[in-house]
Amino acid sequence: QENSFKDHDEYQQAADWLLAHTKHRPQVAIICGSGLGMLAEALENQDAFNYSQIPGFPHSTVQGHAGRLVFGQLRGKTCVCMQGRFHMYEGHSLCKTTFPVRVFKLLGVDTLVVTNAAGSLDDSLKPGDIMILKDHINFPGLCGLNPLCGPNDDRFGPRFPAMSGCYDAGLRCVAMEIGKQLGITAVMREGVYAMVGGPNFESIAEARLLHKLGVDAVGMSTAPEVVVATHCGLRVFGLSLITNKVLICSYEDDQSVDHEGVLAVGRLRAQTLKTLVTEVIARMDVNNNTSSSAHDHTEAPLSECDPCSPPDNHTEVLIRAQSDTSI
Ligand SMILES: O=P(O)(O)O[C@@H]1C[C@H](O)[C@@H](CO)O1
Ligand code: HPA
Repeated sequence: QENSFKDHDEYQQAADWLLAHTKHRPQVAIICGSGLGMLAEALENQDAFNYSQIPGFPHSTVQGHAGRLVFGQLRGKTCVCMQGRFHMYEGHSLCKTTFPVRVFKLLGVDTLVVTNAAGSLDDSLKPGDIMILKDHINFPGLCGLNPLCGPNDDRFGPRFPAMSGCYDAGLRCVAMEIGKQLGITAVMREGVYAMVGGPNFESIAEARLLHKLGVDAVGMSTAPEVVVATHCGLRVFGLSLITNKVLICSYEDDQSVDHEGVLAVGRLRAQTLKTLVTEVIARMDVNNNTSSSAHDHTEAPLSECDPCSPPDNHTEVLIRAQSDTSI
């Protein structure tokens, strides 16, 4: 893995370039997982840039990751959406895979929404289900492959940041409430995501190990982005689309997973995910982005989550119209 620590100027250059090329001043950033780039379609008044245009941005090399940064409005919030993320297995250093997160911080973003495709290790999570991240296990990080390795930049955050509570409890609660209102609780629950390095899918023995460790879903991304976001004081909301079951049973089973199948489940669940993410963002309390100083993210008490306003008619129509809850 190349060793390329970034200095503050490189993040600032990218942020300055973007601020000079769009009038949008985003409060919320969204990272789209494999096959989930359609989340950007919900943005209105879009300004879009190819990653190759933006100073310092790496290139997307994975199918299902378009490589575009899209700015726009979503239900009263200004958002910036990564249609395509960077993975460690593409050969990028972890500083590069997480480069956009610090750029978002410098743009004045307050909250990061991370999404991914993941394989399930728990029988109760089926392909097509949605898992709200309540925690993660950062396997590469446990072995020292951590984007925060190297000199610490105190302007972003402390040398030893806490990761307990890195998935905001208030937003998790809001998402589950919205799930209830949308009638999708049968396909939605909270769980623990584990990041492995990839790019191969898990061997049966690895799958058994992850299962024994209590991992609910496994993927090849997200944790480094969340570590960097938490380090610099961004509030985080994360969700996994379960795209396949990870085989933990028998060596005789001849089922296997492939990336095309992962992308196909994303297409099937596109509308549900768009609606869920839109409703969560619509309900977010974000700063008004008049400065890039850190927002005080005191957790919303759970009682504040209960009186959710019902989804608007538009949402209800979308949910009734879709037939994808059967996968
Ligand atoms: O970017 P995400 O984490 O959604 O992508 C997952 C993990 C691999 O990159 C790919 C495997 O199909 O999907
Ligand atoms: N394993 C790792 N990453 C994944 C999987 C999986 O089964 N499915 C989608 N991303």
